[in-house]
Amino acid sequence: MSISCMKIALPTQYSPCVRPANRQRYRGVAVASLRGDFATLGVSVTEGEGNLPKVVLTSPSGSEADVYLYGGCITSWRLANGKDLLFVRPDAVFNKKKPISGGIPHCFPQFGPGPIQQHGFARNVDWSVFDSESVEGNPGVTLELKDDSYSRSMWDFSFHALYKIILSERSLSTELIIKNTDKKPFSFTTALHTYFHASISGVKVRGLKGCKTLNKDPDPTNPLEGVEESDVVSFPGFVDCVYLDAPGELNLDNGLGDNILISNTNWSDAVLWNPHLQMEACYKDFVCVENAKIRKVQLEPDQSWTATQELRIA
Ligand SMILES: O=P(O)(O)OC[C@H]1O[C@H](O)[C@H](O)[C@@H](O)[C@@H]1O
Repeated sequence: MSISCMKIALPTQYSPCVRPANRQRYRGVAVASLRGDFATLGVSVTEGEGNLPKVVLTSPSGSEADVYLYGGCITSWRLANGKDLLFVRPDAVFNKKKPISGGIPHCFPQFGPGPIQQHGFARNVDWSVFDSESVEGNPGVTLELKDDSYSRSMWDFSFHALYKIILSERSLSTELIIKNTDKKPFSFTTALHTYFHASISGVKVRGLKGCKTLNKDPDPTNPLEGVEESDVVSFPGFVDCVYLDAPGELNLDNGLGDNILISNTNWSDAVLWNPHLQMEACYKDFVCVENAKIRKVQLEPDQSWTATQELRIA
């Protein structure tokens, strides 16, 4: 994925666009104060569910994406025909009492289980709008997350995360940069825990044959090692499996007539998850195909790690 940038400033309502010289932090603030002086075409901020601030990206073709500052979570990726390729679970809440259950939550600085809370804190804190831009005519927004007393209470490091999201007619691209702003090294694991809308009996994931697997079923804390032998992974029952050194491109047939190419750089691993009868009310309607970094990323002071993901409808 190549991301080249051209900034334009056109006035639209609710713009969150912030010029570097005038950068402000929009974190846990009322939507009214998000109606800034600057604008990027196709980027707006509105009130989402539970009155939480939500960035809406609208591409010239009419595709749309919703991004909650809470958790830096993309909850919706709608094609121009209105079809939403992401899924939010019916038990999701938008009250900051727990992470948003659906869309693309972050797992950082831990893909659980592990010593801190399952999947880390990045999915249950407010990110800020750092910047907005037009990228080859398509809308983009960058969110920011830094350590604070809450994060330090469980992970005592100074870090800076930037998460750029760009929407085009047929793709949704992200770039995550984690920088060590501490004086000491740290390590982390991470994932983009993407929930795709699906019809689970028809779901097929291609591209994983030959990968080393860590099967978290039955015991997530003690996964079983194996090798994926199938060209096509399907979901006849409960699935919770890590694939190490996964290829840079996977193909998801969501069982609803869509083929989605999931390509990445630097997300070396993948995770497939469907809870089957553990979530009887909704398991048939989604599948999680997650780009992940399961083995620790080690960063020295001032070093950073960058990974990109592109979801593209074939
Ligand atoms: O319920 P959550 O904390 O969101 O986690 C949901 C799931 O995330 C990943 O896919 C893990 O591999 C699973 O073990 C976990 O159950």
